[in-house]
Amino acid sequence: MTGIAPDEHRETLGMADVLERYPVPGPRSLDGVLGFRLTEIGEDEARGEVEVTDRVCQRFGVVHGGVYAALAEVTASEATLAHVWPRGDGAMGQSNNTSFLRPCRSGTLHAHARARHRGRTTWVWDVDLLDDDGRLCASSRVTMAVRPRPD
Ligand SMILES: CC(C)(COP(=O)(O)OP(=O)(O)OC[C@H]1O[C@@H](n2cnc3c(N)ncnc32)[C@H](O)[C@@H]1OP(=O)(O)O)[C@@H](O)C(=O)NCCC(=O)NCCSC(=O)c1ccc(O)cc1
Repeated sequence: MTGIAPDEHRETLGMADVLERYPVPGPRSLDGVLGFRLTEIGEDEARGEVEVTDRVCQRFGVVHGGVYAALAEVTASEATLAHVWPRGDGAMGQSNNTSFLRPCRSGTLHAHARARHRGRTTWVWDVDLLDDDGRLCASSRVTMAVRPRPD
């Protein structure tokens, strides 16, 4: 790829840094374009956030439904990866069921992911999407497939 600074390939938006070089540099990925940041990856909890700007809203000025799903997806995915990668596994989202409960129009949208099941081949996360007042705007159930990484 041309015209990309080398360190751009390693900008990980707060995700665990596992590769020397990424096919899609963080800032150019969907997560980077939308402005997602991961702020905490713990044992069985993780947090992410995004500032609510026009970029993440639909035309009526509320956060687009796809943004809730995408923020939940990256938070659960990266939290799983951070734990399974060192043992030789990879993780891919298998399902993402997101309910939109209350519109969010401004401030920061916060994702709080809690692991409900950490199995050998599947991990299941519940992700709360909260506004700055702690109100639940959306709720996601994300299932991750955990498999050995191909060589
Ligand atoms: C669907 C709902 C109206 C159902 O509400 P209910 O489950 O019956 O709960 P309530 O009646 O207690 O309302 C909860 C809150 O919803 C909001 N609400 C409820 N009714 C309304 C109405 N009629 N208008 C506006 N906002 C409402 C409001 O913020 C309520 O909170 P309070 O004011 O504190 O009462 C509500 O859950 C909701 O507004 N959810 C969020 C919907 C949302 O943000 N969807 C994602 C964006 S839409 C989208 O992605 C898109 C649209 C168009 C495009 O071109 C592209 C993308």
